[in-house]
Amino acid sequence: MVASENDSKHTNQARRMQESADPPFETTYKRLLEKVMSAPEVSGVGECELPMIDLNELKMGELSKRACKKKIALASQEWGFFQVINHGICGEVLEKMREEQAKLFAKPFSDKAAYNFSSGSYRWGTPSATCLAQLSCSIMGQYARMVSELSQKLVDILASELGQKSDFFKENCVESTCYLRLNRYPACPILPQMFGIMPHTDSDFVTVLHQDQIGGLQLVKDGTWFAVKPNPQALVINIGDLFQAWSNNVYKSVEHRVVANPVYERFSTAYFFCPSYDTVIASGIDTCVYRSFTFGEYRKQVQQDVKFFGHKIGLPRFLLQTH
Ligand SMILES: O=C(O)CCC(=O)C(=O)O
Ligand SMILES: [Fe+2]
Repeated sequence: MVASENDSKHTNQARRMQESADPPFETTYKRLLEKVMSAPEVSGVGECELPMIDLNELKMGELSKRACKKKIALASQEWGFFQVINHGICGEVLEKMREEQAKLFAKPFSDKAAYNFSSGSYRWGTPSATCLAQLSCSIMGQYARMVSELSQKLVDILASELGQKSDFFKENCVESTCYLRLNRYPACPILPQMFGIMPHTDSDFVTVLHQDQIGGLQLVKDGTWFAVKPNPQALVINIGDLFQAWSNNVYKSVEHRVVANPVYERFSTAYFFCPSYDTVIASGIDTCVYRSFTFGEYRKQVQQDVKFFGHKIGLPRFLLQTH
């Protein structure tokens, strides 16, 4: 009796160990994938290197400091994206975080699915990537605090380059609206060049992304898609919709997407720096492009549009009508 109980315990354990960590992508999406998820243009895109900003320059003399701030502002206008090195988050923290992330995602699918679905702490599939967030994991918390500070610093710089005050963000940015998303893009051998994340813009102020060496992030520059050359030592910063509206279109919230690798899985973490929901997004500039709105209103509109149209409409919804 005892032996057979033990046997079945071991069989169950063995079964669970064999169980895939992957959600049932292939069975759920196969037909859909063949139809819509692979765009012919994605395979032929050229590679680009994002503007590189060395944040050590901010600690140097006045001239270097000013030049560095200008570079940040220019990249935000021309690319909507840049990468930073000497960002103050040491390689060890980044490595440890990635290890934890890999461990979390390596758990069997049924374990991950048992995380509370309704709170959105684990999701898989498209258009949003596989994601685990709000996990009380100390290294993740440590990383989130550091990138939050970094985001604040960059927002301050970008606001002051516009001649605007950024105290606004300090008062309004609350931890609960900012979030860290952990992404895993499984290798996708069924279809080459399949989207891991569909083209989108981020609905926040700024996003701080850390990616591994696999690559797959692509962005639009001057109307053309480019693949971003990965640099695991750097953090990728991109301007979100709220900052574009607040800056009256000076800083660009640029469309980007992720293409899955046919052979290797890829990991990234995205930190979304957001103000509180009641923060009014209004540019201080005279001829405003957008009507003012709260972050809460924006979020609700995005959710509604996704529900009704299947995709986000975003900032165009808030354009002031011109005749
Ligand atoms: O994984 C990436 O490189 C990008 C992720 C992203 O765009 C997002 O999570 O919004
Ligand atoms: Fe994004």
